Amino acid sequence: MALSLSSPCGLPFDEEEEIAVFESTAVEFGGQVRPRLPKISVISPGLDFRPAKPELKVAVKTGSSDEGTTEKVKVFLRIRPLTDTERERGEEQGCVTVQDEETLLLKAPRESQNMKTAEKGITQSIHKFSFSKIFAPETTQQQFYEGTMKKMVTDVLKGENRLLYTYGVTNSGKTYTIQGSGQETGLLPRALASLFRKLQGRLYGAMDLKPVMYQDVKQLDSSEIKMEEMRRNSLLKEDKNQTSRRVGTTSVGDSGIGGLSSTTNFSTQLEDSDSVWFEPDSLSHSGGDGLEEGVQFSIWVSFYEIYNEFLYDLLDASPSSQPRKRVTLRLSDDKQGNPYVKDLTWIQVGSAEEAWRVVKAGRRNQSFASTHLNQNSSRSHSIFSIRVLHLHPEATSSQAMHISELTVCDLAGSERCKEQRNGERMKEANNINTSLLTLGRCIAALRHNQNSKLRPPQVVPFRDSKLTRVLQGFFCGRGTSCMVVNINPCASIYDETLQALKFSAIATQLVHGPSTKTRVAYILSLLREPTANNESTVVEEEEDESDIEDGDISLLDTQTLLQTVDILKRVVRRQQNEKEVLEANVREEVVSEMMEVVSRMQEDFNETLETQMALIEERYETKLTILETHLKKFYSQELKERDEVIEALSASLEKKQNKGERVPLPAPLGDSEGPRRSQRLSQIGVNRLCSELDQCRAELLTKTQELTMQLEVPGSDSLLTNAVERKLQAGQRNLQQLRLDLQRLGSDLQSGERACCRNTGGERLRHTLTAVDEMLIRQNQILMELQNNLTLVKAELRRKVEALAQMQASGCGRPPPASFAVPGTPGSCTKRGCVATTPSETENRPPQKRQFFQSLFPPRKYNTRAAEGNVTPYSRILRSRQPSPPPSPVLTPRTLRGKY
Ligand SMILES: Nc1ncnc2c1ncn2[C@@H]1O[C@H](COP(=O)(O)OP(=O)(O)OP(=O)(O)O)[C@@H](O)[C@H]1O
Repeated sequence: MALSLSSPCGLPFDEEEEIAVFESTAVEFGGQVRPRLPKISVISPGLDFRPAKPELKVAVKTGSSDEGTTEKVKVFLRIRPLTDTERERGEEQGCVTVQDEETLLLKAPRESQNMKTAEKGITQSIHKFSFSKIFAPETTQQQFYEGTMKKMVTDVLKGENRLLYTYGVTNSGKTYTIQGSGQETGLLPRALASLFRKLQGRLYGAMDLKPVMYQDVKQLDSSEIKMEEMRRNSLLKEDKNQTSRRVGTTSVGDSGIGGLSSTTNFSTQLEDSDSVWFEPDSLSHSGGDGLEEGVQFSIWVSFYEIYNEFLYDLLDASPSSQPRKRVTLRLSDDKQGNPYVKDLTWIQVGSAEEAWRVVKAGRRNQSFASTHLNQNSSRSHSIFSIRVLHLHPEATSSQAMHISELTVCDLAGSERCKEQRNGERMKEANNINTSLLTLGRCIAALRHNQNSKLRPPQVVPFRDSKLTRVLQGFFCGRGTSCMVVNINPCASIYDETLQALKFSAIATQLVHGPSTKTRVAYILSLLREPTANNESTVVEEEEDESDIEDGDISLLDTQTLLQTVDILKRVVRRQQNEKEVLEANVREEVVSEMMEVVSRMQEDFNETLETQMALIEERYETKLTILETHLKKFYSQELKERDEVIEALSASLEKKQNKGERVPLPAPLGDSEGPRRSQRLSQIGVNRLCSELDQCRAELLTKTQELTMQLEVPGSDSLLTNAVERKLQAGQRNLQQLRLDLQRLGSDLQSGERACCRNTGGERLRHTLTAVDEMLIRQNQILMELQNNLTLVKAELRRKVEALAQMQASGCGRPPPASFAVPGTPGSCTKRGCVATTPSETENRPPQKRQFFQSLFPPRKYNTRAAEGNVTPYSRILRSRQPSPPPSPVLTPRTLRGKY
């Protein structure tokens, strides 16, 4: 995985919040730049700095010179000179320019990524950075020491805690700056020399007081003292042996993790510095300056590294020469929550030389490797600490001591992971970059909290990496820190250098964190609160408030501290209660709002449902209306057709009555493509009905003729009557059959209609079919009427027979009246020798006789009173369509009966 140098804010540098103030443009390296983007970005410690509230910006008192001032974190820049090889390679492209002591100008070389993005108008190609002080390539080690660390040593001897750490791209000169090379001794040996020079004659010789944990002191017994002496001697002896065996040899030791090789090359260089670090010019300060009278000092040193997020003790001297797996150290917190490295080796040193030998012994255990940029690259963060025990002459116990600390941290160089060919180097680079990223995030969060008190403070992620955890105290008021940024002016690593400078730009805007003294002020403010009990005035009574506020927390007595603890507990409880109430209120509000939303949703849903239902109802109403209209149309058409059929039937019947011929029924009406099934069925039924009617009528006519003939033959009355009776019975049976057929026809029609309307119809269709069935039933009734008429005919015939019998009995031998001949069948009488009747004769006959036969098949039977009594839709339609009845009185069976 390729990791670029990380932004301290956790964002790519180009995307993070710009803290720079943009100035005028420069042309020569610009390329295509967006007009709204200036080409120079200026990053300065003071330009965008908004001071925090005065009461929170606690002055860090670092001796008399710092008293009462707010001190910014010092960030120094050191530019290393280019080597001859680098010059030959063309690395010198003038991309790093020192404008003045505090201002640096970076110009992107043509091949750099920055120039490419600048050409696209995304970033600037020229960047300006400001630092506390810039040290040019020609700066000597002595000048650099005096400009940076010299004062720190003095501060530490006065009881302050100080941290100096170097940051930069690999091969930028960090280790060179701290430890030096050859004759050029670095900051650390110079600081050690200076320290011991100052403490000449003030050193505490015994080894019975040892620093432990965060900043505690342990009183050692004699056995422990012996152990400590043995450990120190073995370490120094080992260093001596190594020194005698050295000169160019390379020893390989197991790092305990990846079999990382440790070289002694650098130690070899350090050996060379033994003779020079006591040079008179490097010891410009005489001992004893500003030190408290009578105080003795005990100096202890520790050396450990953070490699791949594991802590290793570099002073854990192995008794055997065999490579062995290194033991990792654990980080712990003391009772106050201050982090410290558990079981770390602390060695008491009595001189600068001893201390230096300890450094060299530790260096032999450190993780180095050859990378493509640096043949002897530090692959870990190394932390060298000097603890100074200030022993007051009157002190009888360790409680009365004071401890100060000087820590020098040589951070591993940041670099692009993708450059690493080796998997182990890649892993190292990842871890290095991750811890540096965390350091950057911590610095950014500290800056945020210092600069913007109105915004909610951010949590400083000290616990996210081992490096930030061990350095946490220096950022939180237990001391002050100082950053040295090393850069390499080579054009090929311009992009990495730019990122490192942006990283440091954040640090330049930091002020030192509030010291522990503000805690005292806070505690006193708590005790002054009205909620505190009456004992809160104790502190004010006992001591002057301002004196205590400026003092250390240890100045407060146990009673006061316990009281403070009680107050703080109450505060915590109160805040918890407030939070719970707040949470309950929030929950209630959320629930009520949710309920409102739910009820509103329900209402909306109901409304939508009703609208939908109304719409659906309306749609179906419309459909039903359309269907009804269609059905009405359809059935009115159907009725019309039937009416026409019935009319045709009636006409044919009338014709038949008039002529005695069978007239073919009119063709069924329908569309050209053929009638529907229901139409066909009804048509067939009607045809059958008509044919049966015709048949019936024909039979009636035949029987009438026979009857007439029999009437003409005397003595055949009973025979005639019987024959008529039989024929009438046969006609009755036929009618019965006809009725059954009609019923069958009705059921056929019903089933046919159902089949037709299953998919299209509804209840209305069925109703309509029922209506049609009713109509058929009515037709059936009409047929029943016909049957009744036949019954009447039978009765009339009986009477007629009786009348004939009476006539015969009375001796009247007249031929039977012509009115007995069926109209339209003249041939029948001729055949039997009857006198042929002519139309004129027929007309001359009494109208009564002629009307009797007409009453059998009345051409306008619906005009009869009987028909009026049983009014059907058909009869009404027929009546309305037929011409007005003649004015002559309508004959009914009753009238007939009356007549005859
Ligand atoms: N100011 C300087 N003057 C002369 N030479 C220097 C200077 N700074 C660095 N060098 C040389 O540059 C090389 C790399 O330096 P150094 O090993 O200190 O880099 P580094 O930043 O510690 O690298 P890494 O992070 O990989 O450990 C060394 O050979 C060193 O001697």
